Amino acid sequence: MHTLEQLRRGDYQGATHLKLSEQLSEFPKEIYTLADTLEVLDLSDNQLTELPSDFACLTKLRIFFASNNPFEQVPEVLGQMPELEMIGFKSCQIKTVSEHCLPACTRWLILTDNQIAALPDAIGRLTRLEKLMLAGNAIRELPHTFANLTNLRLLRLAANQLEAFPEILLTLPQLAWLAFSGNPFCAPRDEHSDFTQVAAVDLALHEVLGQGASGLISRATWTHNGNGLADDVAVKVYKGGITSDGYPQDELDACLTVGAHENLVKPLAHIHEPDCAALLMALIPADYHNLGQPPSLVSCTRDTFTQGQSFSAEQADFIIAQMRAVVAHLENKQVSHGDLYAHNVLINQDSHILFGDFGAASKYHHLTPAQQAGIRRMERRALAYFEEDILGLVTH
Ligand SMILES: Nc1ncnc2c1ncn2[C@@H]1O[C@H](COP(=O)(O)OP(=O)(O)OP(=O)(O)O)[C@@H](O)[C@H]1O
Repeated sequence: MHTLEQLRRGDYQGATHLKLSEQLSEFPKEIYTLADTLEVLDLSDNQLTELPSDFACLTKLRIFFASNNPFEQVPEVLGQMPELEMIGFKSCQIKTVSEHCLPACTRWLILTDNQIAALPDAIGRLTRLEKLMLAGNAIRELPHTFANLTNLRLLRLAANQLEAFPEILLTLPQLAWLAFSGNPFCAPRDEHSDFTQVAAVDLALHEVLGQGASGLISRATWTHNGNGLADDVAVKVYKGGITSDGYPQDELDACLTVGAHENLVKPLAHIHEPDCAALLMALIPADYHNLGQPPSLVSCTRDTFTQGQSFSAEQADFIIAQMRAVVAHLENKQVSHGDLYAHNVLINQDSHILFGDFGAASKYHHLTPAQQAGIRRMERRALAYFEEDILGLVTH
């Protein structure tokens, strides 16, 4: 983290990255002293509502983050930025995205958790757009120009106000990761009353095992084990609110709809109480580790892998066969995962995999056969990317 005081003193001359968070309510023009070099500017967690009209003098800027600021519109001046390809306005108060505020080279756009009801037709000009994060808005329909987004690969539309499944998405040739739960056109959440339910008071929570965007996972034992479940279990207690993939309750619904499979963490029971929604799972043994790493700012929608990571051809085939089996299981349950990536896969010494993170999952049993087929095609594209990644790690 940098400070405005040091910026004023000239300490950052020649810097390519700058991150300031000091409750700023006005854009500090001292940033322009870095105009010759600045490529990444992070002004998240301030009190900004606008950018100055000469902001475009930051001609080298590639990445701009402004999350958690009370902006009510995406600043118009961004549309004039020649190099800007990644823009983030998560959890602001944006209502308006104007026709001219998005620069032509935008590749990655984050507008999660705002109040946007409509997107501009001009979004269709963004032919480089690859990743579009729109969960947690009030979007009622997509503009017809979406058909021009031929590079779009990852789209988050969960927790919006869409009245119908946007058929236009079925025409996008690259779209592989889609989340759309939590919209008016979606089927109501299932209560899963036939799946084992337990009471929160019957469990004692112990150490935290991990934290996902949607909830906290702890080890738990029983004060009263009425169902004869394992002594030690993992419990994911879901948060309220919204994640960049959608509502945590939709994740729980999807997990229980999908049920058990040998390449998924085994769901054991759920807690369904007014002030507690939680999933009880089998504990993941300690010898499992992540198969992939999330995309980088450069790779955008493709996973990254640790240096030196490799597999034999047999191991790769086994990994791929397991993932194909899980995808078939998901298709059978009419749930799309929406985030089929190696970074959501755990693997052990025997190359056994566990596929996780249902945050972007969407149920589609209520959609038309053509829509269902289109959604399956998308997930199969993600599977093809996954296979390409794994085969790329094979050493001969
Ligand atoms: N059943 C389990 N047994 C042991 N540890 C677990 C279990 N489930 C989750 N964890 C731990 O909690 C972490 C977070 O899990 P979770 O599935 O919520 O997050 P994620 O889906 O990986 O993250 P995000 O939703 O932010 O992408 C995991 O990386 C793992 O370390």
